[in-house]
Amino acid sequence: MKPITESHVIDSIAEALQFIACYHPPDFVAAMAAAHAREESPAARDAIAQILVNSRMCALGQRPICQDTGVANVFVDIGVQARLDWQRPLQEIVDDAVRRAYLLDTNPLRASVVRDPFDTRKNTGDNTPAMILTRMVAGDRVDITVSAKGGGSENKTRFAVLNPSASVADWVVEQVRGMGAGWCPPGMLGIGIGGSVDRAMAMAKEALNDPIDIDDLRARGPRDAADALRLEICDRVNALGIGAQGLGGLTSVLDVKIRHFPTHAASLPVALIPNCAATRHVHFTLDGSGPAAFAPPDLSLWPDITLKTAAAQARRIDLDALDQDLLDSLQPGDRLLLSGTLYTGRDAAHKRMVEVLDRGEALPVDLRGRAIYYVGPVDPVRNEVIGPAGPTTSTRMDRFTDRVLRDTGLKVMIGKAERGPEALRAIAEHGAVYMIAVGGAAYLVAQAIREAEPVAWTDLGMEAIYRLRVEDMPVMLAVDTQGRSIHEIGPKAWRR
Ligand SMILES: O=C(O)C[C@H](O)C(=O)O
Repeated sequence: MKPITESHVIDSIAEALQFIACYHPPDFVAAMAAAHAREESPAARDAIAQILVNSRMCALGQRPICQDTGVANVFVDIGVQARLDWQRPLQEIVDDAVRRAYLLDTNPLRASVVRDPFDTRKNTGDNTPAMILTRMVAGDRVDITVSAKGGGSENKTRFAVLNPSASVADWVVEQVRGMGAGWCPPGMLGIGIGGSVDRAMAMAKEALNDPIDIDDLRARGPRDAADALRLEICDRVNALGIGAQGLGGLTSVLDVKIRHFPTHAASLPVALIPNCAATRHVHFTLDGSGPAAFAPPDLSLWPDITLKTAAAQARRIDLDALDQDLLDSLQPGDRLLLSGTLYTGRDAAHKRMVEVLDRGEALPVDLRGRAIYYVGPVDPVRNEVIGPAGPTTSTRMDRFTDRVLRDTGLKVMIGKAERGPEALRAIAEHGAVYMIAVGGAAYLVAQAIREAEPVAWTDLGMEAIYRLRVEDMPVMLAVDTQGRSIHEIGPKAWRR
């Protein structure tokens, strides 16, 4: 048998990361298409339609599905009899692959990793390091699964050591109820039960790479307790009515995957990791014959969906002529098409804005009467003005919202997912509004951006402040000037 070389590993993982950035797995497309077909909530159906249209556009254009091109998670099973021609630690080998994939000039992916998590949070610039899980297994091959995990869904991870007599299903349903929509439902739930606390988390993460097959399971019936638990959790979570993007609807999860392992008699560790609408993973095997190759999926997999009906129902808003009467007339759930000037700013820019305001200095941009978009885009290629540029989770900006609205006169915020109580209070107090774009429809949203110019704090990389000019950017009014939220109204109406 020929040796498996470092370059086999690097070439394969780099190719895999590029591949999954642009192509949803076929089982995910099929499950999303089925969710679209059965969805009865118009808002959720539109959101799923945007996700599917975006997905097809990315497969055709070979551009990232989501601006959050994720952190590389690499699962490596090494056969104990495999011939390895590796001179360096696996971390270095895999990081070479990540660097190559994320810095590829024809399709750069977004560097999202910061070096030190609690101090300067400086971006590493090449998305390294990867998160690697290694196992020695039987055989003479190396099995690798590569996934790219977005931050919004990773942030909603939950863990508990339950009382051994507690119900896992009750705990999971309660957690999902409190998770909000920042994980971009509909997606998957990965659940690890048992083992040790670290083992439970690893099982939950790995379970997300399993194929979506809950409909097959439902058709054949459960064979064991884990099968029955999957069905129970899936049905009870979908009955919560969260729906796509938290707008209220029939489908919040496409599948629930469970892995379990023996544990201490006193313990019941349970880890829950959601995966978003940008579910991305691929598996391959190295046997010494060369790097892995990946065949693009057949485009007929994607349903034939158009967004024309939703666009025809939308109201056009001129962002350069906002006034209080116009803002006051907007209602939660209104579909809008935005044109005009937008500024971008997300986590790091908000932190810096408040530091500048604390020092009594002027901000580098005048936000009075303006709109801000919470986004960290991918870099453009060819004739693009910007790469995929979908919204980030707005809840992280809640702690800055009152201060920014009060001190800058900002009137419109655009992001994704619900706002918390302090942001809702601030929005009502300042007569502002909050709009949402569809998380996971980043390439589609970017088509509405006609100009993009970095105007401040370029040292923040993708978190810099840009001035954008947009034309007919599709959004929904999520919180009106009275602080009423579609994320409260929608799920309540669809709870069963
Ligand atoms: O970082 C981003 O662009 C989005 C993030 O994954 C999020 O969902 O909040």
